[in-house]
Amino acid sequence: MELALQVQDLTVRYGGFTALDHIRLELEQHTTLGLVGESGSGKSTLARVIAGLIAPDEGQILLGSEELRKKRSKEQHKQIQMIFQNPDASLNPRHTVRQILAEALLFHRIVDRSQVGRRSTELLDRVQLEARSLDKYPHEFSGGQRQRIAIARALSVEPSLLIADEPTSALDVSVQRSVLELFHTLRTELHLTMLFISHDLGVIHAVSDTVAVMRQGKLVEVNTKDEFFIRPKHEYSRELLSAVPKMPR
Ligand SMILES: Nc1ncnc2c1ncn2[C@@H]1O[C@H](COP(=O)(O)OP(=O)(O)OP(=O)(O)O)[C@@H](O)[C@H]1O
Repeated sequence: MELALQVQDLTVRYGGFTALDHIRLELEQHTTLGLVGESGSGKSTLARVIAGLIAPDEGQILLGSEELRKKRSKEQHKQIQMIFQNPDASLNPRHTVRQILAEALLFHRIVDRSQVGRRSTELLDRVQLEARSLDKYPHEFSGGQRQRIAIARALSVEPSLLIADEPTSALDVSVQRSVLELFHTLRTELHLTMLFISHDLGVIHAVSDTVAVMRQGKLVEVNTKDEFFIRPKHEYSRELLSAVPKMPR
């Protein structure tokens, strides 16, 4: 199995506070790593450093065999796409869905201008939205639909790594499941490589191949999903699991 991502001794400090403490992590191609941990453990910070939104104080990030430095190329930015808890973070409210997708497709030269319409329709189909959504603005959609548009936008540039940071946490419970099911479908159909962050172990169970547990800026366990849920290695993982009344199957 080839490695899509390697994180080596990654450290981030906010002033005197160490938010990430020498994190080492590997992610195999075409697999999903579920990153779990209590609020404030450093999950979002790790996502942001990998995505290049903040620079690490120490350590290295390798995408495939390429080292990602502080200043990234346009191509490197394209390779790692992020989906946030709030889809509005990546959707320009003054642009229609057509414009949002076209901008990403053309900026990164994914297709010729003549192919933008066709590709945009395909992308909407991938996230189970109708083609007529193309001429609407983000505010005309529900939260779950807006998250689907954000997913379509992230997928449009064909990234080698997708980072989803609590992508269902801000959605109504009834909508969460359908967006999770979409992630599940996309994983299997597109063989995505994903870093999927959630504090919800049920969500992690639904989407992950491997599970990594963070606590106070440190990675305390990395395990296969099955092992993690049956025989967690770390005491803190056992505590997390015992706090969940009943695991969904
Ligand atoms: N810009 C910042 N300046 C100072 N401290 C920060 C900053 N961003 C995050 N922190 C602190 O770093 C720690 C890790 O935050 P982070 O958001 O990465 O955790 P998290 O595990 O994603 O939490 P949550 O699940 O609540 O989003 C927290 O203690 C947080 O208060």
